[in-house]
Amino acid sequence: MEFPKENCANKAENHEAAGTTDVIIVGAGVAGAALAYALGKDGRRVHVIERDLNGPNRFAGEVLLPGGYLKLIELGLEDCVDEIDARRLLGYVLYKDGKEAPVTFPLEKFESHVAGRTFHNGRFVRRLQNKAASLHNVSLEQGTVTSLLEENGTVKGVHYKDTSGRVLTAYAPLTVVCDGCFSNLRRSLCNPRVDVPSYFVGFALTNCKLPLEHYGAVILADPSPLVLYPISSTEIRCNVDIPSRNLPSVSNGEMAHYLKTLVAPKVFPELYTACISAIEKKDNIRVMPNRIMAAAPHPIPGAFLIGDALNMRHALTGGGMTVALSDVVLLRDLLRPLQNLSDAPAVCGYLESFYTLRKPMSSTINTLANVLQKVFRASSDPTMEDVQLAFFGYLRLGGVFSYGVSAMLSGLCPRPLSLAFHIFAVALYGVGRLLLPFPSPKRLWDGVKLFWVAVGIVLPFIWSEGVRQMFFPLTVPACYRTPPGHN
Ligand SMILES: Cc1cc2nc3c(=O)[nH]c(=O)nc-3n(C[C@H](O)[C@H](O)[C@H](O)COP(=O)(O)OP(=O)(O)OC[C@H]3O[C@@H](n4cnc5c(N)ncnc54)[C@H](O)[C@@H]3O)c2cc1C
Repeated sequence: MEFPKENCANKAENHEAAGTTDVIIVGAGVAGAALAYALGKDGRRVHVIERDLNGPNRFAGEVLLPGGYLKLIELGLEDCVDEIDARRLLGYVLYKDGKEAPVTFPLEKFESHVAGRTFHNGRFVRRLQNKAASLHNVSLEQGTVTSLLEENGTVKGVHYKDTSGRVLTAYAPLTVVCDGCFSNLRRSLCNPRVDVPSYFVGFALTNCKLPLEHYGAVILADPSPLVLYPISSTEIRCNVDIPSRNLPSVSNGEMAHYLKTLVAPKVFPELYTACISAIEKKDNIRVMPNRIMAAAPHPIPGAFLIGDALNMRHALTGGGMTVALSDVVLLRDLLRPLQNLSDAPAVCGYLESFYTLRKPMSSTINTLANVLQKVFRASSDPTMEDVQLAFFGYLRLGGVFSYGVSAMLSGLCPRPLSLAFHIFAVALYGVGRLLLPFPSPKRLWDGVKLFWVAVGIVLPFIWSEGVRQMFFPLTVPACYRTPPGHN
């Protein structure tokens, strides 16, 4: 895929002078490329600086939830999932000890093309970048941003190195940093408290099929839960979630041994051979940390942070791109009434509402992902096993129970109150399950322990999201800020 030439590096020279760019975007991944297109469409002059325009070759960001697809539609980017051999995703089936719990995305109310999508991340990102670069007022340049240019407490632009190693400076009244999970620039714009509870170990299986077409599979296996989904018409991704402290080494072969002996036997029997071949294939095993970082911004006039640079959640539920695209829609909408971005302190104050307005989507997806990674992890603690069984049994009840969970999981119901309700209901269901058919003092005690453990899992994540912003956003004064110049 080629970018239109006039929109690439050769246009960069023009942007080195102040006053020719409205917005600099650092990073053209999912958030950066989508934002460039959205702002370009609104008539802004956008300069995107991306470290590597060859397209990412990684296994992160292969599942786009239906809620994320709806955001693509809002941005006019839905065709970016076309022509990349993407697969439709209608839900997941959870498997545990030979039993199944289907989780179907609630898509009845939508047109037939609305569904989740699975694909190669690199192909999707290239499509997004291509769309952005097709706009005459968006220039996409390959370069590495080394620092923000700050003068008197206001960010005026960035310093970056182009492909020939020249150090350049670009100026704009607003710089949006979207440099992803390994962000170097976030330090001055937020309080990055990163936790790495586990790693995803991924490999691609070929020439095989999952039991149910259009459904991913989550196998609650011991020692590691597995997530499988198609990434093209011929490949299935298998991701294994391994706690950080137990991560075997890839280089000395320990990982391949771990996968062959402990993981492959837990995959469906019909996929076993494909799984072993995939593990043995050279360079097919990839490892990435699952990072959790709550959004804790400290805004500086002239700069803004979105995407993984601002906020990360466990990858188990595949919600990162949905949150990023939702943030892009929100930021575009907030910026729309502003003709001029030059009053950086006023714009910065106004944009503070972003951090609360994003909470319905971000906190629902984040909390669910972070809680589920704990619940799905195999444990020798019987209470944790009871929590897992409670969640699995709750989904198997079907009806409003699994519907509610899948609505949140899919990004179609961004409601923290609904999340709190279902978490509470799972805990009650779990206690009820333990007490039946006849409560005994031991069963009662087990029920209390289950409730206590469930609360202990959930509360820290809700706390880190911010109780007030999550459940009482209307009490946050920043939500009522009007755009500068509008009374
Ligand atoms: C193992 C794993 C699996 C995941 N699976 C899923 C999934 O299935 N579904 C899902 O929705 N989410 C998933 N995620 C999360 C998802 O990948 C991210 O939420 C999403 O990519 C965030 O988009 P972003 O634009 O913020 O970052 P990225 O897409 O990572 O983009 C950042 C961009 O910035 C560029 N960049 C970095 N530094 C600089 C610099 N100094 N100068 C210029 N450019 C720079 C990079 O080259 C990159 O192109 C997963 C994450 C992990 C770790």
